[in-house]
Amino acid sequence: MLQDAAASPFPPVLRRDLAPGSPHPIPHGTTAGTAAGSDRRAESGREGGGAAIVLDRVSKTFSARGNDPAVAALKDISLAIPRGEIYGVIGRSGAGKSTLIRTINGLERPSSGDVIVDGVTINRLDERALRGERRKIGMIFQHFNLLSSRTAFDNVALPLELVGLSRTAIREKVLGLLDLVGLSDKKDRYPVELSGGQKQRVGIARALATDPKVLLSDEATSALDPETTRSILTLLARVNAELGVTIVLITHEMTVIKEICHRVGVIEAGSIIEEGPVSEVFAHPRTATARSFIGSLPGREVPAALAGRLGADPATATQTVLRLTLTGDAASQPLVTRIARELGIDVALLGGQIDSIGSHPFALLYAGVPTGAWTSGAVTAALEAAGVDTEVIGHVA
Ligand SMILES: Nc1ncnc2c1ncn2[C@@H]1O[C@H](COP(=O)(O)OP(=O)(O)OP(=O)(O)O)[C@@H](O)[C@H]1O
Repeated sequence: MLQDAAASPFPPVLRRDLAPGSPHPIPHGTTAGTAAGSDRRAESGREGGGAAIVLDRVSKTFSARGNDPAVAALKDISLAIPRGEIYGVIGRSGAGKSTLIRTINGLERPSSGDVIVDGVTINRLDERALRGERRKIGMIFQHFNLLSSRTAFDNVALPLELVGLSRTAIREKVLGLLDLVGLSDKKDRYPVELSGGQKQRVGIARALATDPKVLLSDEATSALDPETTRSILTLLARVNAELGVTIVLITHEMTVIKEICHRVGVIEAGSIIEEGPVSEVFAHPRTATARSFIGSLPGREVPAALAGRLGADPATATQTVLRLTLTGDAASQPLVTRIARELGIDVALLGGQIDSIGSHPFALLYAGVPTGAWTSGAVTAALEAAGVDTEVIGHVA
């Protein structure tokens, strides 16, 4: 643990934020507003304003090569990621996630637009200045990218050797980082002797070595089993909460977003099609893509026994089956029974899950309502008035 300030691998500016149990610097659910980068910059008089990262109308087109046509990988993306948040970007394969994250650390230069990290317009720096700025931006990868010829200690030490730190300072810092990630006892092990989760811990320690303000995570848990994924996400949440490091992570797994992100952006064909606090996007997804990602979470799928009964002709069906999403207070109130009583109808509860996203209660229920009551519009009106997100998933005879 980082209790001894002298032994801390982090400089005072980061240690100031080390207050276990202290409230998150940006409360869960805070609305940052989507970009409008120039407005934010004008407001604060400093590029980037209160945001750690601003993407201001960023597009990236890869030019045509041989028979391959040009690819518009990012299209006019504007985003503002507040300091101290964990921001998830979710999208399917080829949607543009890697390109997006690579523009943030300057590995890709946008074709147009600006990328501002901690007040610095990354895409306007020359190579030398960019190398310096990159030290403030750590990155972890799906396949860890460790050097196989170096021990865990030496992998973490590498970025510090590159900046010319003394051997004593390197040792002190690396040991602190290995302690932070729970790998003190593995410091002399080579990557081949470590599990996937342990390798990712080394990757995280290495990414934190230069005291970055921002940590980018490129599918960092995609190669790990669910239990190890959870432990790595817990570590990232700690790095965020205790060190105040802003984290941007890209993933194709909604579980990752649900576990640790404050905000989420859904990317499709190079555009951010939906964006907001995770609890909001979960409660009221606006796009079919967001709905389908949420539907892919374990326990969210239609129960098998129910799925087998769906498909009756709506004209002759007796029950219409609804997927109800209740959040916040609605999730812990007897809303469904109240509506059933008020409308004088029987409601069959056919499956579901009660859960939470951060501190927000969240319930997903499969309910069968009499088809006659559904077609009359009374059920829709009552559910809408109660703020319940409702989707018809089929009919049963
Ligand atoms: N260097 C490049 N040259 C040409 N096209 C590229 C290049 N890098 C990415 N692309 C294209 O840009 C689009 C977005 O790719 P990107 O790797 O950002 O997607 P992704 O969402 O990260 O996908 P995945 O989850 O499969 O990694 C794809 O059509 C891809 O083929």
